[in-house]
Amino acid sequence: MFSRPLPRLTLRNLMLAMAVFSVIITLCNSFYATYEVQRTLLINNTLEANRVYAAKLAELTESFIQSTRRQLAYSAGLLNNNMNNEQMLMAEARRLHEQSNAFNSVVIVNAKGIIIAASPDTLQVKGVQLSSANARQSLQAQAPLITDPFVSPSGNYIISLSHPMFSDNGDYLGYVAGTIYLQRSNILGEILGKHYYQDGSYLYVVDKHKTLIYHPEEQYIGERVSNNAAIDTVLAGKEGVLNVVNSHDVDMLTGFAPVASTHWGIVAQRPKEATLASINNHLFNVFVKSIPIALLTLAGIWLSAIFISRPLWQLAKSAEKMNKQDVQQDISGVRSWYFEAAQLKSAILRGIALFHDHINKLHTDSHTDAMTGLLNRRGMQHMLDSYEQRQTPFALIALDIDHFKNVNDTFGHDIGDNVIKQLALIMQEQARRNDILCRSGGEEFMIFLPATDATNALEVAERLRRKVENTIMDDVGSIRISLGVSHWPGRAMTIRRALKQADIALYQAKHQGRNQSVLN
Ligand SMILES: Nc1nc2c(ncn2[C@@H]2O[C@H](COP(=O)(O)OP(=O)(O)OP(=O)(O)O)[C@@H](O)[C@H]2O)c(=O)[nH]1
Repeated sequence: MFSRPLPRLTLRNLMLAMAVFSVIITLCNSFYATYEVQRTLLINNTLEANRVYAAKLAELTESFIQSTRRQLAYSAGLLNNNMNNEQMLMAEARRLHEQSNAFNSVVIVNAKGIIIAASPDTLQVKGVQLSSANARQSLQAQAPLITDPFVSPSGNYIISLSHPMFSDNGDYLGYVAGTIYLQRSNILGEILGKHYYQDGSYLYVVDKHKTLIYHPEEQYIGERVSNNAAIDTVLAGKEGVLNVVNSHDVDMLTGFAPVASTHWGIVAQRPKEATLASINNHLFNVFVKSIPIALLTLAGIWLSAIFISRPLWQLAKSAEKMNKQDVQQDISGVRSWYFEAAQLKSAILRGIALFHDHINKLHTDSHTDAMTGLLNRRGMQHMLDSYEQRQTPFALIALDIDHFKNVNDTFGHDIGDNVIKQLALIMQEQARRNDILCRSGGEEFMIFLPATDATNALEVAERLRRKVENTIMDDVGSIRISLGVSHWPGRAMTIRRALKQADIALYQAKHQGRNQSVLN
């Protein structure tokens, strides 16, 4: 089974991956921070709005209570001396009931607890004796009172706002009371009932015993609410805000305020979930709006990654073909526009220069004769290959020191070496710029003369021979040489053959008495 090789990590991809990672983390972080800030802000704003709203409604309720108290006190004052005037009692009850929509009904009760007048007439409770303890709260109080909720003789669940009546000599005569039917449409509903939205926010009122006396859902009216910190706080007379879980286990953002004169608490609340729902939309909008900038940022990062990594990428690619001839040119062309790349580039260029120097030196060493500095046989062969390739015609001279054995035998091998070196120097002095000089063996040499014909080569050979003959060398005095000359015209002949002919000519020179040049 073949497994595909993993894509190679490059600086550009690493930079890209890092940048994309950073962008994603930054985006997530800013989304999260935005969400948290918005959430806290929204919760605090909602709590505060509910508190202000509850406080405003508590103020309205308070002023309604004060106003009704004054009305009841006024009526009580009127009726004090007219308790037997049935017509007036009825007229006053009707006036109180109808002059405003404050009360669902009005009753006037005498000191024995018998209803002596009532409005509306449809109530038909006149003459009814109040018997239950709850119904007799006002009788017992004999003072201005707002009762706890109770079931009236007409069967309504009510609270009653009453004011006592006293005769001039202070005898208790009964009371006049306005009622609010808690489970029917009433003045509380008018004052408070607008605050009910489809998102689940609503407002309710509890009396001092934690009994619900107003709630937008009628079935809860009359229920006692327990374990509710908001209600505990508001009934302690404090205004404020709280995060409360309601009886349906719904998290509510609650603001509350007390109605001081009645010891009621008004609570306005909104489900937390409904409040926070808008954030999700908001965040989605933020997300959508941030996409173009995020894409632009990514594109910018991508281009920057390419731009930054390009010099290093090019240097790395060039380094792969370090042994190629044009690598130096390639690397010199790399635009290393920042410090690290520039340093790397110059280090690689220095390395390549050293490398090539080293190679060149090795190449020269392997082609050069250490003693004379002329080409050795390998160098000579290399040069001949090149001539053959380019088909450059040349003349060649093979030369050999005459009786060199005698030099060695007479003066020793070291002095013999010196003679070889001195001969090489003379050859170099005599040679033209394009001539190639080789030490082809112990005391044998070759001279290659490009673009030179055989006759000219013979002249060169003779000139050299005479020069050597006339030169006094250290220790040994003058020496003599024999030379064989031939010519390679190009394609018509092999170079091997030209070499052979030079050898033959040299042999002839030796044979004919040495110290001479022979052309073959
Ligand atoms: N000192 C020294 N001697 C060398 C070197 N290479 C070869 N020789 C000697 O050169 C001599 C060549 O001798 P031969 O080939 O007999 O030729 P010759 O004595 O020069 O006589 P002819 O060439 O016939 O004139 C030998 O004694 C070699 O030992 C070298 O590098 N240094």
